[in-house]
Order: sequence, then C-alpha cells, then structure tokens
Amino acid sequence: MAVSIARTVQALRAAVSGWRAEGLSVGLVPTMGALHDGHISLVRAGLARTDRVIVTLFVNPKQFNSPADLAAYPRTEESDAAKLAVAGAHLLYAPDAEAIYPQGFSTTVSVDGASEGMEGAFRPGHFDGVATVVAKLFLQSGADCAFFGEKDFQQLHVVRRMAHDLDIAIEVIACPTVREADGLAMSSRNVRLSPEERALAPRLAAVLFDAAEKLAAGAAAAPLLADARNALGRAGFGAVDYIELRSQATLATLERASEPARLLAAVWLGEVRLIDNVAVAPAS
Ligand SMILES: Nc1ncnc2c1ncn2[C@@H]1O[C@H](COP(=O)(O)OP(=O)(O)OP(=O)(O)O)[C@@H](O)[C@H]1O
Ligand SMILES: CC(C)(CO)[C@@H](O)C(=O)[O-]
Ligand code: BAL
Repeated sequence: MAVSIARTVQALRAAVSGWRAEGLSVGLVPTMGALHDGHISLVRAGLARTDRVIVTLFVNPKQFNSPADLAAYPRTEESDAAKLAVAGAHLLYAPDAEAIYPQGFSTTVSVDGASEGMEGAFRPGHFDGVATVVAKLFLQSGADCAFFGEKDFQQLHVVRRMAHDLDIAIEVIACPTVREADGLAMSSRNVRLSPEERALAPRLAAVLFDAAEKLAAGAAAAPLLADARNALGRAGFGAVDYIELRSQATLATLERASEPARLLAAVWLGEVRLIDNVAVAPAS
C-alpha cells in the first residue's frame, strides 16, 4: 500500500487532527529524502514509540552553502515513498518551498552555542537553516516526538536547544548511527562517491573508532587527533575540516575523555564531504 503524501501544511494538519480525534500519538522524522536504512531506522524508532509516523522530505535550500551542493543533492521522492510504504510510515509530508517559505517569509531561528564550531564553522548559516526549518516542521505537525540520527550529532544539540528555548512541546529522540557493513556511516551524499572513493570511505570510521579506544584508555586528545588527521591524509582523503573531541552532554571541547565524549570529524573525499562521529567512554 502506498504511503499517503501531503504537500501543504493544511493537508498535514488535517491528517494530524484526524489522528488526534482518535487519541493517537504522532511521531516525526525530518529528512531531506534520498532515503537509506539510516532514515528507515528512525521510522522504526517512531513506530515503536508512537501510533502514527510522519516522515518529512524537504531539501532545505537554507542549509546549503553552494547552489552546486543544493543542485547535486539526490532527489528520489518516488523511491523514497515506496520505501516508506514498506517501512510502515503513515504520511510523507513533502512540502514545496512555498509551504515552508511563503512569500514574505522573513524569520530566522538561530541557536547560539551549539551551532558554533565544527559544522557551524565550515557551513556558515547551516544551523540557522536547520533550526528554522525544524522549528516550522515541529509547529506545523504538532508531533509528540521527533527522531534524529546521532550521525548528525551537533545537529541534535541544536534542535534540542531550539525546541527547549521556544517551548515547543516535543521530545527529541536520538537514534544510533546506522553503518554499512564496512563501517561507513550511511548518508545520502555517499551515492556521489566514485567506486575508488567508496572503497576508501570506511577508513574514516576505522580511524575514529581506533582513536576513540585510545582516548577511552586515557590518551591526551591533541597528539592523537593530529595523528588521526595525518593518517587520513596518508590514506588518500582530502582536507580534514575538523576532528574534535567534545563533551557528549555539552559539546564543550575536551583535552581528554574526562567525561562521556564524542569524537567528531568532517573530511573531504573528492567532491563529497563525509561527516561521522563515535562515542568515547570516559577514561577510568
Ligand atoms: N546513518 C544514519 N544513521 C542514523 N540516522 C541517520 C543516518 N543518516 C542520516 N540520519 C538521520 O536522518 C535524518 C535526515 O538526515 P538527511 O536527510 O540529511 O540524511 P543524510 O543521510 O544525513 O544526508 P546528508 O548527506 O545530507 O547528510 C537526520 O536526523 C539524520 O541524522
Ligand atoms: C533535519 C533536517 C531534515 C532539516 O532539514 C536536515 O538537517 C537533515 O536531513 O538532517
Ligand atoms: N544531514 C544533515 C543535513 C545536511 O548535511 O545538510
């Protein structure tokens, strides 16, 4: 059975109000489409926790720094809808830009702190774009819970802070990163890797997991992360935008794993920018 598709906020709200009339809970999975098993894991998490699951598909122009990256972003709505039908999602909300940014739209939601550094340093305005569109999706849907991947760990912090500060009554639930069999974090951008680049790509996760193990054993971050950066360069990766050890709870920069931490990186491979992050247990 095909998944229902809503393209306007009115159609979205009509579906939700019908569910509310039946006393049903509603989950939301915001995406930019080009769905893979990482997205489907969020749908499954939603189905396990709520009665009705909405998946949103909106390639948000406000979070791309170049028209080329926006244009190159894969758009596969038909196959996305088929995957969602199989997964059991109840509604695909695929608004056009007018439904999200109508004529005269002039508001930006900006989250200080969590947006700064890492992705925020290399993608200026990206998290303003994320916070603005996610705030709208939260308010348009009125969902009880929203499901986000740990793959975009900094984004999780931004979205959680936004919902908290704007008093939006929604629970933001983090879901583990789904990886390919060789360890590469699933990402819509992976389809743009050449065969040679795809063969090399899992090395990023391997370097991160190796460094995480050493950090959990008490190693100082600075020399270890320098070694990791060099290892990626030697392996054939391009520019390493960042590789940083941060507090899992606050994103504060850490010099060693003195608390539950996250090792986060963004690295270029050809024309594709890979991001990944792994958990680091506190050094005993
Ligand atoms: N491998 C993954 N495991 C778990 N969640 C994921 C994974 N990849 C993406 N997600 C989550 O899916 C949601 C939608 O992300 P998005 O549509 O940008 O997909 P993406 O694969 O991250 O694409 P991109 O190439 O833009 O990073 C986000 O909450 C994101 O964290
Ligand atoms: C959350 C999101 C759908 C907002 O456009 C996007 O940043 C993404 O796909 O992670
Ligand atoms: N996966 C986060 C959305 C983005 O990179 O634009």
